[in-house]
Amino acid sequence: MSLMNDRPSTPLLDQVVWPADLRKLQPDRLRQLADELRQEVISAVGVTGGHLGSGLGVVELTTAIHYVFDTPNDKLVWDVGHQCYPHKILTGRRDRIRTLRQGGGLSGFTKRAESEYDPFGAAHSSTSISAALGFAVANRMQGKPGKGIAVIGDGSMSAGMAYEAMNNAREAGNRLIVILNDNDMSIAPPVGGLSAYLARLVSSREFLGLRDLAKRLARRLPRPLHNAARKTDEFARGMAMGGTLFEELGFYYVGPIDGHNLDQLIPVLENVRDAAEGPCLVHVVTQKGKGYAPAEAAADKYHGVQKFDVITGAQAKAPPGPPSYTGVFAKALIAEAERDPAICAITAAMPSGTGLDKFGAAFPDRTFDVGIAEQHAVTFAAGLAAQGMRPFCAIYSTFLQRAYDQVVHDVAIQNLPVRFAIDRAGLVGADGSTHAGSFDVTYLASLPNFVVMAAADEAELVHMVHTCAVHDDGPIAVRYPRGNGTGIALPATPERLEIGKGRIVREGRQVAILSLGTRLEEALKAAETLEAKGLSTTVADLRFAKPLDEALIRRLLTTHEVAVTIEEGAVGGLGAHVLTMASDQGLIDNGLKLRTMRLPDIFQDQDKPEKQYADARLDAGAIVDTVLTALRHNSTGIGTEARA
Ligand SMILES: Cc1ncc(C[n+]2csc(CCOP(=O)(O)OP(=O)(O)O)c2C)c(N)n1
Ligand SMILES: CC(=O)[C@@H](O)[C@H](O)COP(=O)(O)O
Ligand SMILES: [Mg+2]
Repeated sequence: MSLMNDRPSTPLLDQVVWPADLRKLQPDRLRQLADELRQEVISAVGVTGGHLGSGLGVVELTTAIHYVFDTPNDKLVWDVGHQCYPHKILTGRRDRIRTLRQGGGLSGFTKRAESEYDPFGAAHSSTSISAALGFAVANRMQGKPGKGIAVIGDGSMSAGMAYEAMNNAREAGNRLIVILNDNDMSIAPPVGGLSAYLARLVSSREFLGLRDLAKRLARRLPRPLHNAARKTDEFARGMAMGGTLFEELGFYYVGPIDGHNLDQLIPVLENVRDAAEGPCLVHVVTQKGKGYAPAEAAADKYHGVQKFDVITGAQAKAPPGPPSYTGVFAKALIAEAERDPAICAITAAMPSGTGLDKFGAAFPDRTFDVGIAEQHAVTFAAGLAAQGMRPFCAIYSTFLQRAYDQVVHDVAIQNLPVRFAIDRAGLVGADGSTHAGSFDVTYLASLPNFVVMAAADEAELVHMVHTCAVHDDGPIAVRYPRGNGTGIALPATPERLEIGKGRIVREGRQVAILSLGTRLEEALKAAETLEAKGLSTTVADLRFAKPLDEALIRRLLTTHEVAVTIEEGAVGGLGAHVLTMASDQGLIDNGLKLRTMRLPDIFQDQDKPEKQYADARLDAGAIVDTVLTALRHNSTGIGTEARA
């Protein structure tokens, strides 16, 4: 079978478009089908890049679920959804699987709009049990058959929302089935007490004989499950410990069982499906990256990969370029921590993504990976700050959304000096709308006491990390984008920026572009074009979305004919604050042409950043158009519009 990135030959998989086709197969054919499915996933992701390790780990589980349950009537909800590629191939989307994460192609996560087999969208973790519970209870209330099935990983079980849902699960009785996919991995190795508990469940003290096990089961599980017990050796292993935590929450705990062994998965899932009582939690043990040697051998199990050669596993390398913003942040924070023992750092299960893996290597005792628990991360940081530490909470813009009340209630109202390092701010490309960092300026700059900065380039980021480090007067945030910097030289010595002060990068007279963050590069390109059209253009890097540099903004708005704000953020950010200030101070009473440029009020699909920027109309061309349109705009006032 050729694997050179073309479609491998898959005689059985070719017969399966939908789960109904799968269910026509004899059980003893499922092994071959799973093997072919795994090869198809490897082949497809070799072409598209994306999330590989987690999908490889659930090939058998996906096959078994669609074989046993009546999907789409039984609602299957994948947690995070990054492991959904095998699921998409088995649910009518194999023909498009090589369009994954590309504009107009398949989403890299589950998506309601894409298929009835995706009853619930995902991408942010730990939502699946709540959603599956919703489906289950709705079916019960409507007298309909149909289960809610949540497949949630061990990493995703570290978020509080999973326990909120399990606490409520009795509502659904036997209509709710939770499948815990335990591969002993998050993106990094999992952390915390839960991970230790699951490890104990899996590596039980002694291997009970099935006979003893069967007796134990008789006391614990609904009748139909007894048969499964006799069929699966792995039951014995788990029952030695019992899933006490889950049982105390009202679940029938079943497992742990081998999540790659279809001969065990099928009977257990059939019995759980037919159990008279519930809810049930089935604990399956899998291997992230299973069945692909380069993934199995990798420390991250090929969690997220670029396109790769499926024969060697070698990933496509981006051409060498400037350092990433993440790397510059980590290096700058290490320098701050060398100067100040109060500096510490917190990540919510994203050490490599935030660069805190590097910080942790330098300062292991001052680095905290709290698991997928952003709400806890923020309030933990607030506690650290209240007791005199200088915590940096490094959380992607999109994931910080999950901790908004903690930001308001525990940090802003108490005016605690938590530093927020907001990575992936702005558009992120292929992860699409669920991961775009569109809203952090909108949701932070509206909070009293907050200082909100945006780095225009990596040199500015170094200054802003230092400014955060030494700022003890309350909460402060610096946002910066995914990807590489501009290549500008990094400062040998970081400067402490004056809070609320922007800077003029280019002096002109007629047009003023007020830029926030990395759109500065496009603003300067636009200024060149405008200058060539005879329009003298000023470019300011405001640096702060809060507090605004009111003196600078007032000077620009009262001395230029057209002013344009630009930011890589949603409505309600910098532009809104400048408009509010201008309105409050009567700066728009005298015919000033003031326009704001921001992300469009839509959720953008997966795509490449450059296309997303063009679609968002946030590039130099769009700035020029906005200025010229404003200048052409008839300034005779409302009466004209009325007569037009
Ligand atoms: C709220 C939230 N925080 C962080 C992430 C980033 N993230 C994506 S997958 C993942 C690890 C998930 O681990 P697990 O649930 O065990 O799934 P596995 O990858 O092991 O299959 C993380 C931290 C996320 N998707 N959502
Ligand atoms: C599935 C998930 O949420 C993460 O894997 C995310 O895709 C990482 O994003 P970056 O690739 O920007 O680190
Ligand atoms: Mg896991």
